[in-house]
Amino acid sequence: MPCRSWATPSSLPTTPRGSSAAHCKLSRKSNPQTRRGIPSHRPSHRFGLNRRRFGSVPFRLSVGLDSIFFIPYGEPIQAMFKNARDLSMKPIIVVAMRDQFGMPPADVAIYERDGSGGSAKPLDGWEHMDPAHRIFHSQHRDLHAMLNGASLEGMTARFMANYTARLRATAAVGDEWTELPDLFALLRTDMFHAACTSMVGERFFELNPDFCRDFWEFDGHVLTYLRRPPRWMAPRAFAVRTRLLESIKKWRQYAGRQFDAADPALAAAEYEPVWGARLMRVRADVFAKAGASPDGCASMDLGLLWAANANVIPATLWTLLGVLLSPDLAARVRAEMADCLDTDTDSFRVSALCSKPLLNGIHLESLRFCTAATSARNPVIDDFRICGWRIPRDALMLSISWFGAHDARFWNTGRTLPDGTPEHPVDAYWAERFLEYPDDPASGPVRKPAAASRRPAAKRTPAHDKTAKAISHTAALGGYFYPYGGGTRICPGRHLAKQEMLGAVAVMLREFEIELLDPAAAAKAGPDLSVFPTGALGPDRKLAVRMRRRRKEEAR
Ligand code: HEM
Repeated sequence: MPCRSWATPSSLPTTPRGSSAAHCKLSRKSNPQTRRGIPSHRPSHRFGLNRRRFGSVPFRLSVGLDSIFFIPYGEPIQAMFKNARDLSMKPIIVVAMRDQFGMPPADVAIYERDGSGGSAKPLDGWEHMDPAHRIFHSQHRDLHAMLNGASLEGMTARFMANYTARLRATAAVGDEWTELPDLFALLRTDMFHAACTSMVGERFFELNPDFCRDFWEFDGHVLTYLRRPPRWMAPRAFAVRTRLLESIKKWRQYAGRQFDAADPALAAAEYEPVWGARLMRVRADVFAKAGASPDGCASMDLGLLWAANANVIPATLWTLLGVLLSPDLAARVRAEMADCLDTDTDSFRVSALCSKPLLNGIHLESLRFCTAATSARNPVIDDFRICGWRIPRDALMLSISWFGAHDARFWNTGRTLPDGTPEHPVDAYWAERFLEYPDDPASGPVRKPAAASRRPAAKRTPAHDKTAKAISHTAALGGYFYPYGGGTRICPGRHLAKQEMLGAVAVMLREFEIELLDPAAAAKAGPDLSVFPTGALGPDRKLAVRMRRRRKEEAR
């Protein structure tokens, strides 16, 4: 893929497709009260993004009357993630709930009144808060518990079964080649239905058949909501959000009527078709005890459905595209997939897929390549310091994962070509970037000495891939790679995300033959920077394909 240069997003920051958000209108005004030794960069009306600006030193951005402290990658972001107890995500969650997910003021107040922190032990001075009102802690506890272990296994198994069933039933692709204008649209429909059904149950789409279409229209308006225009200036954006919230309310009312909470078998079930995953029932109970209204509960559920789908589906697109662009990679990926197929059940063992070196590597490279997620925190102590820099209490600290993930000084960029350019620049997708091969000292994600990059590239085979190791641990990449954020507030859905990404790619490649109609144009596709930095970014163009079903014997 060719080298891509920076676009210029019109404002910063926005929200990660997790929970955090910030409504910021960049302005030339600065607030002298917040000048405490942090260098200040005044943004111009459009925010020119380049690495020099996002160097290794924290700096302050003036945003209206407030300031944002930009925390760069490397040591500073690691320090931010380590100091969880002195930092809060409350202000940013309040903004996300209010501005993006349309939560009514009375429900936003439930978040605002909780200063007890996310940990089991309340922060000093908050020991006597009613546990039912500790909304941050309850959510954190339930998400981490129920997106792990047996609950996670169940969620992934349902996703795989739903996704496979949808692809097998789709009328869009038959036995003969069919041209489809947009591969991403296909993933956005089928993955979304499969993942949501596994989370909110089979009845959800029966009640709300247009939810998927509305969801992606809503996703396209995220930056609009965060700019907080009056409703009359963005009628379509607000109308679609209202439709989504009404759909969720309809489902919640239905589930409340249909579900027999007194039935012990149902209460213990990890999944049933009305509420879906137990996580949704547990959350409903927590919200009710905290005093949330039906409208407030709908906003919280919209937040979760958005976090659970808006990143993982674009990230999957890049994994699949990487495979489709390279016949050699496709053959090696299929070799790994073949090892993970359980012939008795005719389904993939997702845990096996997730432990294969090459599959692991392409999942990591997809996240590196496309993710511009923000991690935001506010100090809850007076004298918070990061690498010697002092950040005032309650000030917004913000970091964007893209910059470290695209620092050419850090990442391995492969061989140096005769014209002096790197073979695999950081703004191109390189399936092997994260892989360390024991017989190749030039391999591995981190930049190698110049001599190593002059060695000829080795031709990889499935046998080589078996010996490789995908490197993503903090000791190697710490501070340069944090698509899921970090510390105790790291994305609770990261395991599910990886399983869905690799599971979806495996099922797609098994069920269908897929060919890009214009591989040269597809190779030029890059992340859509017009929505920077809202998380994992989808492609900046449509990717037309032709597809047909694999014959049974080929699928194996
Ligand atoms: C490629 C996929 C994904 C990416 C890149 C991603 C990224 C993130 C990031 C950066 C954060 C903020 C972490 C921080 O501030 O340090 C976050 C939070 C969150 N993510 Fe994900 N995420 C992904 C998939 C998922 C999935 C599948 C779920 C499923 C439920 C999920 C649920 C959440 C939730 C609920 C939060 C908020 C947690 C809190 O408030 O503490 N995410 N995610």
